[in-house]
Amino acid sequence: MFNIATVDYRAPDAAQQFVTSLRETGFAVLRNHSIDTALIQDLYKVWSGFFAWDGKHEYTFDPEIQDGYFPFKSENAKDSAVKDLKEFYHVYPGRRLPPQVKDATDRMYADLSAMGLTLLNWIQDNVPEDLRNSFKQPLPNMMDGSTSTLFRVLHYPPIGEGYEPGAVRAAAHEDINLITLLVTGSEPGLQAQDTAGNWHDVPCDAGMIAVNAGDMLKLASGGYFPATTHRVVNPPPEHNVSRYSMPLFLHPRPDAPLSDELTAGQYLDQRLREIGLKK
Ligand SMILES: O=C(O)CCC(=O)C(=O)O
Ligand SMILES: [Fe+2]
Repeated sequence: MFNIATVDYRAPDAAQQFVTSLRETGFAVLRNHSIDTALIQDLYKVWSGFFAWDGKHEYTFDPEIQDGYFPFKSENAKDSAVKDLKEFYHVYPGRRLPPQVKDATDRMYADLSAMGLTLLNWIQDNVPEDLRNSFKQPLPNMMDGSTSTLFRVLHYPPIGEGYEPGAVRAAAHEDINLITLLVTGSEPGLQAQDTAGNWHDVPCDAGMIAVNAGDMLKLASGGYFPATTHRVVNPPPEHNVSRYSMPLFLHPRPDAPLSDELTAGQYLDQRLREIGLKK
């Protein structure tokens, strides 16, 4: 059975429910959480303005640092030949941000990062003891002093004329990082794949936060947590509208040890090459 739990963040057993769902499906959805819903609305507003603005091209990404604006069709999933139907902006601490989005975005970065740290503590405290002892470092400590956490603001435009056959908003992929906190999309479309290959809609009521485990958590936990494959499907023709979403990818310090062989930094480099974002 593949059941992505929707967990009340303030319930007494929230941590256990969350960790069970993450273990069984790679996903869990949180409601009644600590992120201000007015701030979420504000972010959608300022960022939809950004993507509609010609000045966005002045913020085109720096290939070394990977911050800034990635125009439509920059990224493909690891094994996908066609580019995804999305444009997005990568936010890192202390790096470029357009003035009209800066205050709200900085606040969201801080609030989501703090919530992410709480969730890593939940995971750390609710796994079997032998697994906990096998972590090369406690999961929350891997984040100490990290400036690698990435906040991505995504815009999926309406599907246009003559797009490449097979192209989708986001092709099936796994996330690279420890865990992802996704402020649910402005429209449905996110789906997760079970081990039999079936796709399931991820609950996406407005204001909820979907969390999923990435490859780094899978590696650090020796496969206890799956890095579940997910995708974003195209809208039905009768509802062909823009979709926005805002994932925060929690990344450890580059020197944090994930396994005996690999640090977080080494692992990330390897993966960015595979998705065409790094040469
Ligand atoms: O837009 C979404 O709902 C998911 C985006 C996603 O999976 C990603 O950017 O890694
Ligand atoms: Fe993803």
